Amino acid sequence: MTDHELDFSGLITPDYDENFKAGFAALVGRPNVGKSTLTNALVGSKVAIMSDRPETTRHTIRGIVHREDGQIVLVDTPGYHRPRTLLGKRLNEMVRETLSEVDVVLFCLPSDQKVGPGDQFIANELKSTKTPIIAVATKADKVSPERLTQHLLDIDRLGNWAEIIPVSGLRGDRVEKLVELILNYLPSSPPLYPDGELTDEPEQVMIAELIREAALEGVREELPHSLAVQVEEIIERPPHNAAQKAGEEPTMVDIHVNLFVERDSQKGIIIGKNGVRLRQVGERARKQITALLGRRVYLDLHVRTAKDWQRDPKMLGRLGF
Ligand SMILES: Nc1nc2c(ncn2[C@@H]2O[C@H](COP(=O)(O)OP(=O)(O)OP(=O)(O)O)[C@@H](O)[C@H]2O)c(=O)[nH]1
Repeated sequence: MTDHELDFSGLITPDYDENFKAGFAALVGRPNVGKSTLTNALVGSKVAIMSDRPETTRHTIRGIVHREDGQIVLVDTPGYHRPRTLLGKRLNEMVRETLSEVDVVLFCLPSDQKVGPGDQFIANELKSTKTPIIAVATKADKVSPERLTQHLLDIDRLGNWAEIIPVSGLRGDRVEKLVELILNYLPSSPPLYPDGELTDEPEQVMIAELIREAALEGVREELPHSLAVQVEEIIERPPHNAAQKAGEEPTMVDIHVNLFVERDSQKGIIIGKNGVRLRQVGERARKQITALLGRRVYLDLHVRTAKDWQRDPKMLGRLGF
C-alpha cells in the first residue's frame, strides 16, 4: 500500500457547532435500583447486562447517548459496597475515582422502596464530590402519584441535589427530559466518540458479563459475590472454506474462559450433576456471544476454585479489579 492509499478520514475531526455539548455522566445507586435498565433506555439498546439479582454490574460499562445537540457518555459504576473485603474496598475506590472525573452524577433511588440506610450511605459518600448530582427516582411506573410525591420529598431531604427527576427506564417515561437535564451540565465540546458507537466496553468484558449472567441464572444469593469470570483468550480460527478465505464469511472463534469460585461446594453448583448445568450455561452464553460478535463461537469453560480470591490482591489484579 502506498501513502496515497491510506485512509485518514477517521482522524479528521469534523467542524462542530459551538452549542454542541459532550461529556460524562456516572450512574450510582444501590444494587438493583434500575441503573442498567436506565442506561439501556437512555442509549436505546441493550448494552449493560440486566438481571433480577443484585450486583451483577461489576465493570464500568459505558453507553453513549447521541443527540443532535450533544453526546452523553454514560459510566455505569459497580455500585458502592459496605467494604467488608478487599474487593469491596477496591470497588469503592473505583467508584470515587470515577465520580471525580465525570461532569455529572446520576444518583438512582427506586420509587418502590423507601429511602433507607443504603441510600443514606451513598448520599454521605456523595457529599465529598464537587460534581453536580441529579437525583433520579427510578421505577416511577411502579407506584401511585401520592407515593411518588412522598419519595421525591424524601430524596430532597437526603442531600443537596442539582435536580430531582422521576423516571421509568422500563417504560421510557421522562427519559428524554433526563437527557435534556444531563446535557445542561456538560461542557461545550465536540463529540467524544464517532456517531453510532454505543459502547467502548472491550469485547472481553462483555463476553465475561454474559457468561457470568448465564452462570448465575437461578442460583442462590450467596454465589454472585463468589463468582468471577475471566476470559483467558480469544483465538481466531484460520479460514477453512472458500467463502472464509475470500473474507465473505467470518471465521470461527475459540473462547477460553475460567470461572473462579471460592469453594469446592460452589464448583458443584456451577457444574451440576454430570456437568449438565455447565453445559446449559455454556449453551446459553454461546448463543448470546454469537449474537454479540456476529460469528460462530466455540466456548470452552473451566470452573476453578481460587480460595479467597476476593482477598488476594494478585488474583484481583488478574481479574481486572
Ligand atoms: N417496573 C419497573 N421495573 C424496573 C425499572 N427499572 C428496572 N426495573 C427492574 O428492576 C430490576 C433491576 O434492574 P436493573 O436495571 O438490573 O438494576 P441495576 O441497578 O442495574 O442492578 P445491578 O446492576 O445488579 O446493581 C429488574 O428486574 C428490572 O426489570 C422500571 O423503570 N420500572
